[in-house]
Amino acid sequence: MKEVNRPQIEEAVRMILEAIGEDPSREGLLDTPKRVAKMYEEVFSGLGKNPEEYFATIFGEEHEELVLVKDIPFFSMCEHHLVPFFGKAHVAYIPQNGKVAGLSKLARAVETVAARPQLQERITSTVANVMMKKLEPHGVMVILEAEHMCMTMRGIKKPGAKTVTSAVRGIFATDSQARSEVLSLLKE
Ligand SMILES: Nc1nc2c(ncn2[C@@H]2O[C@H](COP(=O)(O)OP(=O)(O)OP(=O)(O)O)[C@@H](O)[C@H]2O)c(=O)[nH]1
Ligand SMILES: [Zn+2]
Repeated sequence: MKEVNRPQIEEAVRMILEAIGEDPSREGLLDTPKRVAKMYEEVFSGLGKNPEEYFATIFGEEHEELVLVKDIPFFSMCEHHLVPFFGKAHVAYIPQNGKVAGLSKLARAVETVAARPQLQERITSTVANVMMKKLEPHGVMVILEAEHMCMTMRGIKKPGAKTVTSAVRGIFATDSQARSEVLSLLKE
């Protein structure tokens, strides 16, 4: 894992506080730079981590039918404004040649890829690509639905607007019935 330079973040936060006209030495703000540095370390902890590593352990299970882990909560930071976007991820795949991953690894991949300055589209396609590469399945389908704070608390100010992104690979790209199976399970 990449080390975060906490003192540098602390200094930057002090500068931002000053720049907005605050007094970084007032009691309520004294520990704020430290807290923010610690928080950034946590929310950006996916930087330098390779999500491919979650698919190193593979169960030799001959299941060539759908596997879907749905409603995986995720949190990320939009790379344009460094404010959160968050929602749910749904990850589906159809294994091939006994390459079945631990279910938690699908959620871990989402979590790790989300834990860096991101775009929703990039999280979606990265998770799909990593699974295609490591599991060589019949196909992968990843769907993310999220609310972006940069569209909610500032700018266009549209709370409740949801962004849905999908990445469709392999059989899901060519077989509309395979896609429909996932979509109907997501409605339940
Ligand atoms: N495609 C994509 N855009 C995003 C994501 N997160 C935030 N954005 C958008 O990034 C864009 C940045 O636009 P800019 O015009 O450079 O910045 P801005 O002036 O702050 O834009 P406004 O948000 O429209 O006020 C905005 O339209 C955001 O809604 C994301 O995950 N994917
Ligand atoms: Zn943004």
